[in-house]
Amino acid sequence: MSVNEQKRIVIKVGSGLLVSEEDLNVRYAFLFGLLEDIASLRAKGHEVVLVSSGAAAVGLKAMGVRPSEAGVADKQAAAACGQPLLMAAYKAVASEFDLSIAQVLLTSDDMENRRRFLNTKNTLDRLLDRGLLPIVNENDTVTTEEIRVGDNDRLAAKVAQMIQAQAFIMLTGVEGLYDRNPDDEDARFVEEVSDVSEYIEATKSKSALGSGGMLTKMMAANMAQNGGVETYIASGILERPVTSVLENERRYTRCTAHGDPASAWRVWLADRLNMAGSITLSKDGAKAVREGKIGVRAEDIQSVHGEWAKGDVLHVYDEDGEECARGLTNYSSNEVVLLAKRTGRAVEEVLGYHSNADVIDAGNLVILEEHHLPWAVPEEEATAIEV
Ligand SMILES: Nc1ncnc2c1ncn2[C@@H]1O[C@H](COP(=O)(O)OP(=O)(O)O)[C@@H](O)[C@H]1O
Ligand SMILES: N[C@@H](CCC(=O)OP(=O)(O)O)C(=O)O
Repeated sequence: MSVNEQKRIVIKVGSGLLVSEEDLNVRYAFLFGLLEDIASLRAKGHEVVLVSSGAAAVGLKAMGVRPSEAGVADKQAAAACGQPLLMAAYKAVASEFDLSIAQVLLTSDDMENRRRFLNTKNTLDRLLDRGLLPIVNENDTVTTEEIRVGDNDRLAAKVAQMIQAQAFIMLTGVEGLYDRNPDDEDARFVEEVSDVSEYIEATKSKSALGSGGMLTKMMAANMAQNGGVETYIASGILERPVTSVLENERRYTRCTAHGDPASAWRVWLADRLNMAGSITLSKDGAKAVREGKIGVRAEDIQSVHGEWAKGDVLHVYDEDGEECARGLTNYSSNEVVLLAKRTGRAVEEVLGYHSNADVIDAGNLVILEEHHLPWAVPEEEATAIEV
C-alpha cells in the first residue's frame, strides 16, 4: 500500500519515548518531532489518531513515587495527576504547528459494549472530520480489573479497528521486533511478520517504564491484522518518526494485514479484550461448529465457565481445551446451564418463555481462523459447571 492510500493512521507512542527514565520529565524534543511529523501528514490529507501513554510516569514524579515501587493503585492515582500535565505538554507543542488537540479517555467497555463502541467511533469520526487531533489514553483512574486494558498497545489496536485505519504504527524505544530479547547479542531483527504466534515466547521481557513490552505489541498486531490493518513497529527516536516508516526510509517491523479482512461485526465479536465466560462443547458439537454448519446448541454443551448475561460474548472450546469460536449468546449463564441439563425439552418449558434461538446463533459466531491468537482455557476452570 502506498503512503497516499494510508489515509487513516493510528499512531501509538509508549511511555519510554515520552518520559525520561532518569528524571520522569516529559521529553519535549520527542514531542516536537512527533507533532511536526503529524502536522505534515495532516497537511498531506492523512487523518491521524494518536494513542499516547505516559500519564502514569509523569504523575509518579509529581507524586514522588518511584516507578519500581509503584503498585496498580499508585499508577491509577498517578495517571489522574499526570494526564493533565501530559495534555498540557501536547497542547503547548501542538500549537506551534497549528494543531488543535482533543483528549479521549477510554476503558475497554467503551470498545466492547456495542452501544458505547458505536458512540466512541462516532465521536472519533466527528473529531477527525473537524480536523482535530484526537489524543487517546486509557482512563486508568476509573478502571477496575474487569474493565482495564492495562496496555495502550491493544487499546490502540482496538482504536485502529474501530476507525478502520489503513495503518497502525507503534513507536517505541527499539527499532522493532527481534527474534529474542534485543539485549541478547545474537538477537536477529525481524522485518516482516505474518503469524505473530511464532513470537509470543520471544517477547516476554519488559522495559522499565513500559506496561506490556513487546508481547502486547504482538497481541495488538494480531488484532489489527484480523481487522485488515497493516501494523508497523518502529523506533520513535528519530526525525520524522512516522513519515520515515510510511516512506520506507528505514528499518521497522511490518505485521501484514490478513488478506481478507473480516467484517466490522465479526472483528468486534472475535477480537476482544475481555470475555464474559466460556462454553466447552462435545467432540461432535465442536466439529460441526468448526465446519460452520451450526451455532452452539444446548445438547452439545459439556460444561459452562463463568457468569454472564444475555448478549455477552463467550469463548467456545472443544473438549481438548482448543478454542474453536467466539460468539454472542442469547441466554444468561444460569439459563444455559438449565437448557444444557434438560435437552430435548422446549425452551418455554425450561425457562418459562418462548424462544427458538440456539445458545449462540450461527450468525453471531465467529469460527477462529488459524491467524487468530487463541485464548487459553481460563484458570478458574475449577468453577466450571459440568452439565
Ligand atoms: N523480542 C523482542 N523484540 C523487541 N523488543 C523486546 C523483545 N522482547 C522484549 N523486548 C522489550 O520490549 C520493549 C518495548 O516495550 P515497552 O518498553 O513496553 O514499549 P512502550 O513503552 O513503547 O510501549 C523493548 O524496549 C525491549 O526491551
Ligand atoms: N495508560 C498508561 C500507559 C499504559 C501503557 O501501555 O504504557 P506503554 O507500555 O508505555 O505504552 C499511562 O498513560 O501511563
